Parts: sequence; structure tokens; C-alpha cells
Amino acid sequence: MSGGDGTLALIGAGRMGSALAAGWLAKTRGGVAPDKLVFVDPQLAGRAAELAETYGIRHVSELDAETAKGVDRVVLAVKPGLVGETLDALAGRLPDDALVISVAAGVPLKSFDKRLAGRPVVRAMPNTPAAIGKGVTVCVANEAADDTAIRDKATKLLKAGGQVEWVDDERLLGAVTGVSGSGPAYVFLFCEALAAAGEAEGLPRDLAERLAVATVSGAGAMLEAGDGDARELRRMVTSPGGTTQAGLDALMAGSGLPSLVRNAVSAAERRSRQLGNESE
Ligand SMILES: NC(=O)c1ccc[n+]([C@@H]2O[C@H](COP(=O)([O-])OP(=O)(O)OC[C@H]3O[C@@H](n4cnc5c(N)ncnc54)[C@H](O)[C@@H]3O)[C@@H](O)[C@H]2O)c1
Ligand code: PRO
Repeated sequence: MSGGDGTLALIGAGRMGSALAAGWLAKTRGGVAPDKLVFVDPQLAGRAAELAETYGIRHVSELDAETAKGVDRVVLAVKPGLVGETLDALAGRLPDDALVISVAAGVPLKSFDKRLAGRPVVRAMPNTPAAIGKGVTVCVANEAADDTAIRDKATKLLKAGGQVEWVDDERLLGAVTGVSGSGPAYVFLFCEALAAAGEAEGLPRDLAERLAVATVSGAGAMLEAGDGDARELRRMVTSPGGTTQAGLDALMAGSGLPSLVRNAVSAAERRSRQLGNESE
């Protein structure tokens, strides 16, 4: 089981919340019993609705006092702008020692400390590959959660989605959001662009899409296998004066792909700080 005998409340069962819940419910990874999980969301839809139906998970539109009594872990996955009001509604109901894990981009620990005085809070940044156990989550603890047993409890829960890393400096979470939180979207965009380019060169659309998906996932699997870092693996594909070199030269023309990626991560990091300020 994923730590504790109490109920795990997922507040905000949208895209990220349901990706996390899929990991908790996977027997080999999360092993959270469906009757120990409650979805708290006024509008249960999509993947979360499917999970609720498949596993018979209880669903409420807000955390009522009776349900809240049995809660020992809360994962908060509402939009950053809704964190404040959601916490205000929760604060008086949650048991004092309930662990709160927030995945809201940008929302700082101090916003939680202000509303949940003394409660252990972990601010975490996961990503959607958590749904298949291939995600990565970076965490930072507030003072009340800065304790091995509490960190272990959070790690155990978040590990159902993949790797878990901890940092001590909360300011790093913005850069983490820019790299791994938003990162899957950059990779998906690259995959879309690769398929579209193949189609533009005359490949049938469905073949171009299959080639792009196989290439992105094959390259990712090689990185994961650890038979070399990204630079070494890239060199293995690149014959001097060959086709890959011609393609890479085009990717590096002008300001080049590294500069575009640098700008993307920086823009996401900046937006994360803005979301934090807007959530105050
Ligand atoms: N989507 C991602 O890749 C990703 C990655 C990391 C972190 N996050 C963070 O996760 C959070 C949710 O993002 P998302 O993409 O899943 O958004 P989403 O819109 O898919 O999900 C948000 C959910 O919150 C629900 N909700 C709204 N008000 C609520 C309330 N008062 N109580 C309970 N539930 C309520 C909505 O009905 C919705 O289902 C955000 O804070 C985001 O920064 C998202
Ligand atoms: N998705 C959320 C957003 O786009 C946070 C990281 C990934 O704001």
C-alpha cells in the first residue's frame, strides 16, 4: 500500500490528477486500494471518470466534513488560481497531521503555510508520463514536512508515477516546471513536426506518424537504457558528411534548436513565477 491506512483525497481530478491516480491504482506501482481513494472534483470527466467507474472510486464534488475526517493524504491538483480558495474551504476540515501534496505550478509553500498553519506540505512538480509510470516528479517540503518519515510517505505515493527527486531550494521548482513539467509537450510538438515534415516530403500521413512516434520513443528508450548520454547517442547516428549531419545543420541554422529550447524553458519558468504571484 502507498503509505498510511487513511483515505487519499485527490482534489482536482483533471489531466494531471488522473495521470497520478492511474499510477496509484496500478497494482504493481501504487497499490492504493480504490476504497481508500476519493476524487474531489465538481466536474469529473475524461480519464478520471473512466477510472472512477472502472475501479468504483468514490467521487464527491467537495470534501465534506465526514469524508475529511478519515483523510491522511491530500493531493491538490487544481489550477494554480484556484488553490487559495480550495485551501480556504479545506483548512478547517482536514486532520492536523494530514499530508498535503500540491502539484500546482508556481504556487509557493508560503501560500500553503498561510492557510494550513503547521500542516506538512510538499510542493511537487510531476509530469503526465506519470500515468504510465514513466514520469518524473521533483519535490520540496515545507518546515513541517521536513522530516524523513513524511518525505518517505510523499515519495512512496509519487513514485507510483515514476522517478522522484527532492530539492531543498524551492526557487528551483520554476526551472523544473520549464524542463520536465512542461517538457512532454515540447517532445510531443517535435513528434508532430517530424511527422508533418515526413508528410511534406511525400510520405503517407499515417506512415509518417508511425515513423515519428517510433523514432521519438526509440530514442527515448535508448536514453533510458543508459548506453550513452544524449550527445554520445547523437554522434552514433551522425556519419560525417552524411544525411544526419545535413539535417542537424538545418536544425542549428539561425539561432538553432538549443536556443529555441532555452527560450521555451525560460518562458515556462517565468510563467510559473507569474502563476505563483497571481495565486496570492
Ligand atoms: N497537466 C500537466 O501536465 C501538469 C503537470 C504538472 C502540474 N500540473 C498542475 O496540475 C494542476 C491541474 O492541471 P491540469 O492540467 O490537470 O488541469 P485540469 O483543468 O485538467 O484539471 C483541474 C481539475 O480541477 C477541477 N476543479 C476545479 N475547481 C475545483 C475545486 N474547487 N475542487 C476540486 N476540483 C476542482 C476541475 O474540474 C478539473 O477537473 C495545475 O495546477 C497544474 O499547474 C499539471
Ligand atoms: N502543465 C502545467 C501548465 O501548463 C504545468 C506544467 C505542465 O501550466
